[in-house]
Amino acid sequence: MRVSINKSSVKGEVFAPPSKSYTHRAITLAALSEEAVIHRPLLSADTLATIRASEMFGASVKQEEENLIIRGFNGKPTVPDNVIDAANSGTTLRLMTAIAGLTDGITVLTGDSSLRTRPNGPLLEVLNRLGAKACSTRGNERAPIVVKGGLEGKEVSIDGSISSQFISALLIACPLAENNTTVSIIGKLKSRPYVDVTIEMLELAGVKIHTDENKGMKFIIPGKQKYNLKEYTIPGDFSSASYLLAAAAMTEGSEVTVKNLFPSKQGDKLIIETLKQMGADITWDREAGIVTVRGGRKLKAITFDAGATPDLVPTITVLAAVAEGTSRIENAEHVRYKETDRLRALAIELPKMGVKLKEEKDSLTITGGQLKGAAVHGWDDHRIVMALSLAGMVAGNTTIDTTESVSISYPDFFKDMRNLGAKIGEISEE
Ligand SMILES: O=C(O)C1=C[C@@H](OP(=O)(O)O)[C@@H](O)[C@H](O)C1
Ligand SMILES: C=C(OP(=O)(O)O)C(=O)O
Repeated sequence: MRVSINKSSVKGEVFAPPSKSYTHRAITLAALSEEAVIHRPLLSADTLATIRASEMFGASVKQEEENLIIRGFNGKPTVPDNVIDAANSGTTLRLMTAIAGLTDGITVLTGDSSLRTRPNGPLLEVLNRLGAKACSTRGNERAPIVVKGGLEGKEVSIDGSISSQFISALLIACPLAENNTTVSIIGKLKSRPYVDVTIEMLELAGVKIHTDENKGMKFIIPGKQKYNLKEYTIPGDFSSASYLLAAAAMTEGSEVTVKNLFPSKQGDKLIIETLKQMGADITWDREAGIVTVRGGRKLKAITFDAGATPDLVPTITVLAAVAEGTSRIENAEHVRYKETDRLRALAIELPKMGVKLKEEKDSLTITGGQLKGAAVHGWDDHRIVMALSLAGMVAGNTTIDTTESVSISYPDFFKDMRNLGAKIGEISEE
């Protein structure tokens, strides 16, 4: 689907959609438990992939109004009777690959053409060292992946620089192994807040993980544990909210109030501090969970370390494109391992709108200026599409293709933006 976007301002109130990361974990942990109710889950293409995978391991998932009722397989996944298709979702693929290590048989996992380009080497290697057998059918660390169960606990180390999802996956599967497991992180751990979200959810499910005092780079996971998640309400998603907040900050005459944004372990709450740092008029009432942004202020350039918050990079890059001065987004190599190589996608699309941008291995340098309308490509990547939409609202006269990809994390993105007054039309394709 292609959309046309004209110069817009945005005004009004909107609820932040439920968190994708918390929804994936709540479904997975409920599936590993006996029975749990999840209130207000995100139902998007990615979380539906996690529901389908959980069902294939033996869970039953029922939707009742705004809730999911999940009858789990109580720590013992059955051997799936078909290939697990994680579709476009890295989180689903990585979490389910580790859970496949707990079955008595063989599981095959795959995904769409984007997911089949994403690396899984460190996770496969560690699963093998832990007693399971895990390999890529093409021998290139990419899906399709085949896993033979047999996960036992042991001391292992893993590279943390590619994806935190490998560590989250081990933290979720290893408590069900026979023996204790120790996972030490080698090098830097990127996207650390997502591991903290995993540990928070594990605690709620009654599962114990000990983190060493020294920089939290070693996790001790007692074996033979039991999952006991009962009930959980999904909080609002700061990554999805970043587009709403940035849209208001970038456009004159805007005033947007985003609800359901309470303090959270989500690293992407950093969008609020970053907008403040850039000079936006933004307030956060933490108790009420309400963030208000008024547009119209000239934004200033920043230096942004993307190590902990890769999903904010498209939003911050577009903010930098309208800010005064030259911004740098650093420590961002892992942003290349997402649905697309997002540094590359931004470096190709934004110059079409007149943005001066330099791409290096792990950084982007962006000089802010006047945006001009253009026909840009969304790369079938939800975050690229949503970020380019904001640029379109400033530039006007812009079209974006592959916009159906917003269904991955924020299915109501265009609806919410239109309700706030954004001038977004659909272009029918021949
Ligand atoms: O665990 C999670 O929920 C996620 C972890 C991050 O990935 P990496 O750890 O691969 O950076 C993030 O980019 C992704 O959108 C969601
Ligand atoms: C990278 C993302 O998700 P995943 O890794 O689950 O595909 C994302 O939502 O931007």
